[in-house]
Amino acid sequence: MALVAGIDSSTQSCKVVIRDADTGALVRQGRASHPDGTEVHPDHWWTALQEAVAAAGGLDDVAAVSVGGQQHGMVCLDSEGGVVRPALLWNDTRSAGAAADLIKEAGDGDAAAGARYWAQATGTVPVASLTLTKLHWLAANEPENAARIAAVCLPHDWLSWRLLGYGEGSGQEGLAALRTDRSDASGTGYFSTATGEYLPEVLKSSLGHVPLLPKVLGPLDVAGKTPAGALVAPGAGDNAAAGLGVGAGLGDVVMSLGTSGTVFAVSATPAADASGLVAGFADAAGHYLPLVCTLNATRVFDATAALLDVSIGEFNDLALSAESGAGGLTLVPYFDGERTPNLPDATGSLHGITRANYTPANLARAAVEGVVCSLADGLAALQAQGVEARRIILVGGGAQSAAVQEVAAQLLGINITVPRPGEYVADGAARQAAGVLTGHFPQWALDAVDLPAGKDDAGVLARYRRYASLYA
Ligand SMILES: Nc1ncnc2c1ncn2[C@@H]1O[C@H](COP(=O)(O)OP(=O)(O)O)[C@@H](O)[C@H]1O
Ligand SMILES: O=C(CO)[C@@H](O)[C@H](O)COP(=O)(O)O
Repeated sequence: MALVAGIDSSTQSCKVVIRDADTGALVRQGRASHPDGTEVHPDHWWTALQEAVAAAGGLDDVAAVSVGGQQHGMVCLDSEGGVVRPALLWNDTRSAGAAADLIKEAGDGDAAAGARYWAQATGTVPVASLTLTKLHWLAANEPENAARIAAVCLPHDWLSWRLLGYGEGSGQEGLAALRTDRSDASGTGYFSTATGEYLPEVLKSSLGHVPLLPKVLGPLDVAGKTPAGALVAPGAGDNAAAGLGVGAGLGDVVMSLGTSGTVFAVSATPAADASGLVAGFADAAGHYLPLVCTLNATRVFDATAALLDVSIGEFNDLALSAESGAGGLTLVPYFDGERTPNLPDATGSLHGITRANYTPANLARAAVEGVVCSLADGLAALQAQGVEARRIILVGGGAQSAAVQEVAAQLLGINITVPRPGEYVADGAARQAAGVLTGHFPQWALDAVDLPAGKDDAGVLARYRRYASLYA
């Protein structure tokens, strides 16, 4: 029995699953937390990865390993392979101005023309989340750090590189061994999803020079071997890895509720949405992954549970105890600013308060409804790009909430599949590792519950859209 390991280095934590390469049976698992904040030194991810691996019983008996990671994080390396400065994460909004500047510059002052340029050139209109805008911000605000950058990579690229045995002091030879995959490269802002090529001229004009970039591997290429001899797979961005983990095929839409809320579909054609709502990413199996991402999902639940002084389980019970529509309360969940729609400086808001409806149960329900409504808007944006949603596969930490499941079934109007609670990003990485070992993606069974589509009798989505439109 060959074993493979899948790793999910996500915003809040690192999770490791070790599975049987043939059957997919879960053999061992472990996890460790990441520090909070939108700027994190990559060493913390490496420490957490080692802790999670140790909790999962180590990698000594593992034949192949793959890393899925939070997308877009800016990892800058100097000529010796040392980290230039802590990574700015996907949810750090300080580069919102840089994103707006890049759009205007590309359109010679005309933002709509600039948005069309970026959508065509890369598949995605720049927002603060993209690596490119972070580099542009760095060039303007920390020119000494920008000048020291010899290579730029993403969180999953850097962790794979550490697993290959490289790190600070590896020098040029080490930097040349950096590897990535299409799914994560397509979220940088300096890669064309449609052609599969980097766009060095874009980097040159944003950063001032063109650093070394990781070589982009195909879905089942080998990045190298760990010092202990395990194959290292290309890895993937966490959303693409989740797609692999649930076995999403053409026509499936995945909705993930973690720190970010995402809605994405496996598609045969690349997206190029000049409205900026849909990001035109690639998937990890050779297709495309049009995706909508919000900054506010489960942390809205965490913050509301903290306010109500209840556990997350009690929060869910409260939300389930309230009527659909939360007695008229509507929560627009832009607590951390928002990415989709692009409102980096927005704050959340609560509408429709009366003395009668202002109860903990209604507040919990409004938090769940607000987050699900924001993702329903994401689904509508995908559909506007021609995505046909036959069913929604619900994943991420928040998918374990019965309240989220109930509200999603009511508001989305599409049948929902909820896979058994699990770590689907890490599972997707494990499936890729098994694929690298055997030469093809294995078919692993997925245990799931199907929820029939319900009806939004209380008009929750229409009311949400009225209040959310006040931000326009
Ligand atoms: N039963 C639940 N109900 C609501 N939220 C939950 C539940 N279980 C976990 N979460 C939330 O899910 C988040 C972690 O999910 P995860 O997908 O691992 O996030 P990330 O990938 O962003 O690190 C936390 O914010 C946690 O509070
Ligand atoms: O920025 C995106 C997608 O474009 C996020 O989805 C990140 O990839 C972080 O994911 P989580 O840690 O929330 O799973």
